[in-house]
Amino acid sequence: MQKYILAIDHGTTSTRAVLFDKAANVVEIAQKETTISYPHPGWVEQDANEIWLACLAVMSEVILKSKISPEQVAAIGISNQRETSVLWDALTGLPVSPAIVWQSKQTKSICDGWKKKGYEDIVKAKTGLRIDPYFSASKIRFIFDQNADVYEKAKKGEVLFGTMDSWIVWKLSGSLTHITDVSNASRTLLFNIHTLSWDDELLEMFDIPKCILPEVKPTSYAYCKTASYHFFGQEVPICCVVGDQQAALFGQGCFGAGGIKNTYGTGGFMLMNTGKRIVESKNGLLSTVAWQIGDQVDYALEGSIFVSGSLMKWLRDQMQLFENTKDTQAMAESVENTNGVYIVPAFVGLGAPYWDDACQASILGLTFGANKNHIVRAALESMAYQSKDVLEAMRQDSQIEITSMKVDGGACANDFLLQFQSDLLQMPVQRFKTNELTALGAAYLAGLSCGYWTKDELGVELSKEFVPEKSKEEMDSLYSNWKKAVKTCQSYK
Ligand SMILES: Nc1ncnc2c1ncn2[C@@H]1O[C@H](COP(=O)(O)OP(=O)(O)O)[C@@H](O)[C@H]1O
Ligand SMILES: O=P(O)(O)OC[C@H](O)CO
Repeated sequence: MQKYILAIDHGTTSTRAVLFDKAANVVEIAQKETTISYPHPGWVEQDANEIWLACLAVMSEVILKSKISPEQVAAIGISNQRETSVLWDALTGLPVSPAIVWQSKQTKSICDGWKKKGYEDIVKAKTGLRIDPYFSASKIRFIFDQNADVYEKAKKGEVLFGTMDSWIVWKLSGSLTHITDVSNASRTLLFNIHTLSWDDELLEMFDIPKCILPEVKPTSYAYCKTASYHFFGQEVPICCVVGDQQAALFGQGCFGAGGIKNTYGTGGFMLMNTGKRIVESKNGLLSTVAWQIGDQVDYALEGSIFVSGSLMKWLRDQMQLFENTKDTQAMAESVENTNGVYIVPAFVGLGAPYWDDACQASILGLTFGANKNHIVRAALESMAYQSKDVLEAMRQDSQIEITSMKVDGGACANDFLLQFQSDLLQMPVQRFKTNELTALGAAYLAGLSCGYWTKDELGVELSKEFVPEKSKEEMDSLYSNWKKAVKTCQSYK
């Protein structure tokens, strides 16, 4: 009987189920967008129940469309948007509030308070992160501050916390298994990346009860089985849980120190594998856990960009500049340049390398000559400029020469973006045959755990290389205007 690995790739914008065969071909895929709410300026929320139902829906669709029998699924691997936090009632399984999304700035004042108390150095030393609303800790604190009853219940272990991986596994397992993996735990601001355990001192500082936290396991690991009623009567082993950016790093084959990838999804994320070494950034990057396989832990340096593809979603849904995001390539290519327009997409402040949570998004350089094609082009270019900002920091922190960039994520379908990125970085930008690298990473990590694949069987093929076509001088001049645009936005507060 031919066996398959099923990956659930739960991203911020959409959830996909992808069925892979032994040759790592995508046999079937199903996708569902998730609602994102913006109830107040800077707030970003989702409904954890909707996310769970989306997982069930895409899993079922893939099994039905592929016509395989459920028992042919050797294992499930789960990758997920990181940091997004939910608390739920342990008895009823109902979320106690909306899930607070990683992009949300609603916990800024809590973070400001922690900074004032002088917590920053200790947090950085233990977690590799910084005090910022991006990470889970202040989101948990926010929910407690809003609801004293939830906090009281949490202290008695009657409320559980999870990032989306924990939530999905808890639901899939029939409310039996409350776990996370090291890559997800390392994004909470509560996890010590040196000892690989929840940190009691941090928990005390943030006043978060330990009993709400999931058990932390390796990334590639036989966690539990699905409750049979969720999977066509079958108990399927869940053999990987991994943060989506770390999954993409693995899926791209960046197994050794120095391997680097760039993903353009809802946000933009450049990660470099630093092997067993935790590299401390001096240039606004994060140190994080890449994955744990058996006893071996790999770390990574990360540049997190808060808004990348979600700028295109905003232009589509709120500004209604186009109906289909696919059209943006032709729109951008229909004009020679942006006509002097720059967009700084600081909708939720700026992440790496600026970490400016008060900065607001702006469109600069408008004249009557500017039309919607210029705006769309400026939006795509902003995704590339932000990646260059991060790459420069990565170069300095890693002291590694970076000569090409492998890319993935939803916006990678856009040839204009990748050509512009190659021109800007003055290096080849390489796209893969499949764009499902995040799902593939989760599948590979699950397949390793259940013996479906061995490490030397893992690989992925490139399909297209974009090489620089514009001169360094021309691109440097555009980039220096971008830097001016960022400075202008940062000074407007
Ligand atoms: N052709 C395209 N050009 C530019 N952006 C795109 C294109 N297709 C999708 N996107 C953007 O990519 C994002 C989706 O990428 P994806 O990797 O699926 O995100 P996530 O994992 O966060 O759900 C959306 O924000 C969307 O606007
Ligand atoms: O939804 P994505 O793919 O942009 O990923 C979100 C990140 O995991 C947030 O840290």
